[in-house]
Amino acid sequence: MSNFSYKQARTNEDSSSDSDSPIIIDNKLYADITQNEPHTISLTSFILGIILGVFIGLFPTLRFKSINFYIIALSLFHFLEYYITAKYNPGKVHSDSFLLFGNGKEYLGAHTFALLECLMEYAFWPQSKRTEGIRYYIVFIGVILTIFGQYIRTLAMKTAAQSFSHIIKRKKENNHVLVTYGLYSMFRHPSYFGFFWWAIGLQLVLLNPLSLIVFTLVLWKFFNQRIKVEEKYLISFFGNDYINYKKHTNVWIPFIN
Ligand SMILES: C[S@@+](CC[C@H](N)C(=O)[O-])C[C@H]1O[C@@H](n2cnc3c(N)ncnc32)[C@H](O)[C@@H]1O
Repeated sequence: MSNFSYKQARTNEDSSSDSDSPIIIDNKLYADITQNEPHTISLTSFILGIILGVFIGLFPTLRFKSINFYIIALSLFHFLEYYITAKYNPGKVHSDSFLLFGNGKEYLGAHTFALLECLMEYAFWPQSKRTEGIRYYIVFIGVILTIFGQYIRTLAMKTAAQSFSHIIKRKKENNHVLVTYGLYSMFRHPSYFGFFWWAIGLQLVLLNPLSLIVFTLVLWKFFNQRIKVEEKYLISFFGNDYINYKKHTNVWIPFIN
């Protein structure tokens, strides 16, 4: 006979995107199906898979391959946000874990702006998108930053596991532990570090001067503010342990201590 328990109480005031209603059967944690309706999850994954496949398929035919790389990186990123949460943090997985539409209009707007900038410059100033000379090295650095950023982001989510949540926790949960090991011993906010460099890498790949400046400024401001708020709560949860941890680690996003 299976041992079934359903923790219904929502434990944080703004948990609309973090399920926090895990189902435990035989001591194994399962995602809350009411927050992960199978038709939504399968359709979203199917569409992301199609986009990924089409742009991998178009790689040999398109002249300016940076667009392919951009779309492939985007679809992979959004798939991994859900997949890694579902695998390592099933108690918090939610259809919004794809970070697609719940991520705000600004996020979708920023990527649309970047793609439009790239296409306009390609149309009116094609030589600015030719991957020759210095531009070859810029694209190369962009590819490395994107892959590195994605790797760090994914590994951070796996390492923090149940302590990770897409929304900043304002109340401490029983299973929230202070993570100071693995990547977190080298970076204080590795998933933000990964995201920051991933997004900048993508603008370098597109050879987008305008979006590079906009993404850098907007993301820097966003993470600078978010880290301040997040750390205020982390100090209230873990006290001196967090203060000491903070003293010995860096964020590695320029000018954020
Ligand atoms: C989106 S996750 C980001 C985690 C971390 N800032 C990072 O960039 O890897 C936000 C949640 O992680 C939690 N968190 C951040 N750093 C943590 C740590 N070192 N140990 C445990 N929880 C942490 C916060 O309480 C917050 O609810």
